[in-house]
Amino acid sequence: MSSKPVVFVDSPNVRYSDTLIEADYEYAKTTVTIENEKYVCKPTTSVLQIRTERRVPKLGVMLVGWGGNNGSTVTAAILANKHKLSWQTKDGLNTANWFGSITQSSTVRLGLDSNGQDVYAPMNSLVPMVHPDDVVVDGWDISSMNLADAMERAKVLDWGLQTQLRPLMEQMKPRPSIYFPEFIAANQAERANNLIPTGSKQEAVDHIRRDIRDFKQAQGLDQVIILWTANTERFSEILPGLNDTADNLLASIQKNAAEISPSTIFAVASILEGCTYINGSPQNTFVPGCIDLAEKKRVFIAGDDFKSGQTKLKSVLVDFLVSAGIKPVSIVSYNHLGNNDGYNLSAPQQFRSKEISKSNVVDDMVQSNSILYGKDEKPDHCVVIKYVPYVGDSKRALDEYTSEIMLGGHNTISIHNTCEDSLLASPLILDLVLLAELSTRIQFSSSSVPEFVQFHPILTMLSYLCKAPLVPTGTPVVNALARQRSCIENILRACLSLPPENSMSLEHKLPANIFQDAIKPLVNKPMANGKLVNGDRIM
Ligand SMILES: NC(=O)c1ccc[n+]([C@@H]2O[C@H](COP(=O)([O-])OP(=O)(O)OC[C@H]3O[C@@H](n4cnc5c(N)ncnc54)[C@H](O)[C@@H]3O)[C@@H](O)[C@H]2O)c1
Ligand SMILES: O=P([O-])([O-])O[C@@H]1[C@@H](O)[C@H](O)[C@@H](O)[C@H](O)[C@@H]1O
Repeated sequence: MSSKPVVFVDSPNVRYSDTLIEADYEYAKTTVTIENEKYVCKPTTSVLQIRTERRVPKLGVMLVGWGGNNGSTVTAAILANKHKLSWQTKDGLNTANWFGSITQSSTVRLGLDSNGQDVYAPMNSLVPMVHPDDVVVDGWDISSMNLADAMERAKVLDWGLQTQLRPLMEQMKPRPSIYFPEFIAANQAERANNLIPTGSKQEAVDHIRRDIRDFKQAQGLDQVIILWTANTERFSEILPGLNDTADNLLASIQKNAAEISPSTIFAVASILEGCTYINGSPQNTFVPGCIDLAEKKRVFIAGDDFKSGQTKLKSVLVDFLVSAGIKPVSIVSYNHLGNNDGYNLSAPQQFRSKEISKSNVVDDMVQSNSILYGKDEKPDHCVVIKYVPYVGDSKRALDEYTSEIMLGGHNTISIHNTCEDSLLASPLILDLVLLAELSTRIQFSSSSVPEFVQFHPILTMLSYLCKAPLVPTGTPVVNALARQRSCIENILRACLSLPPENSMSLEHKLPANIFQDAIKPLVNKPMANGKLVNGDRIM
């Protein structure tokens, strides 16, 4: 366990015990109705009790596609950081780090110091989180290659690092997996030499469930999270009676229905084992029956498709342009890459899955501004991905954003973006796992719901890490990156009864004595079980 400083909140609204952090929290929202050309706003405040378990579990993660570029790279990253490895390169000495991980390498503004200056703390210092060094990794792959050889095959990491990691990784061997050729590109057949014994889809579910139990028992784990970082599958058809409900999906698996994909098999097995399942690829693993099963079993699911590079930037740029009153009218996103992901995506059906997830990311931002866009009006949006073997994992992305500006003007932004795709995705895998685990330790109650409840099984807090966020039916999809990050940050703050970040900084805009009555904690408004208790402090 590291000895880094942690955040402590000195307030009657936060209570620390050996096992819990208990926070009394005022959640403010505004309900809006549009009446006769008026936006009628009704602000309300709900008093919630939020409790966070302080003890972090011994956590295991099982990666589907463990032997891939992302799987081998995130495993290497965990080991390189755990062993504090350094290696020489032509540019000097490199030391392991978690750059690109918001939990490990980003900070949260807490407030002001006595000089009125902003104070920031590491995101992972607000509430207890599992330390990356302590995460135990296992997984499956249709390729039998051990993790050291897989790391070498991936050609992502410097050789000086790989040589140090090889002894730590060569004994790691992916468990045999499920392979239904019709769901991924035919060109993947050449690496499919590590398959569970052919049998029914029900036997596949049972086999995966045994693997999960075996890993958990063998490693003495408290919790296991399963994450798909295997190849992109084609979309599954959604058919009434096949996969539209949990019962129909389970029955279809028992009938060995052809349209049930490997990824949905893994998701069903995970849910039946009570394990959080995260989808890092764009296919529709979470068919309605799978979502229904997760909701009925109260098991967390999240996805889809890591938001790592070109799309992550898009969810910032379009947000900036639209919120600045500038109208993007044409967005063209081209990229080429030469890794196995790109090889798989060179097949039309697999590319189509990715094209969908990369294209829908602007919808919420466009729909937020009816001044710029008429009903159903959208910018032209084109996504191109090409496979060029020589460049390997070093994805080259070229984007062009053309926008209308005032009085018939135009603004065109062109961007060239090169990166090792797996070095962008691997920190996201860590964050998805750590934030999903944290979500299992947070509960909420109120005067109207006195028994504590967890988040909805669909973990929309993880949207920041996904290109196509999975959300509960009827709830809005948020893609704007700033809003997504603010969601994570403010939920962490709420666990400590800290108000949401509002960026108003009125302290720097108004005379200091105007805040005089707020210098003391709100002792006259402590809350317990959703009730305001006048006068007495809550101990
Ligand atoms: N920046 C990124 O790398 C990024 C961003 C977003 C999404 N993704 C998605 O993440 C996934 C992995 O990316 P990658 O670069 O590691 O790809 P990769 O091809 O290197 O790794 C995928 C691995 O999955 C294995 N596999 C395929 N089908 C399997 C199955 N049924 N069971 C178990 N293993 C199986 C393959 O053998 C391979 O080792 C892809 O779907 C990709 O689209 C990657
Ligand atoms: O995250 P992002 O950079 O927008 O999207 C990426 C694509 O550009 C890339 O072609 C694909 O191979 C990766 O899986 C990833 O999806």
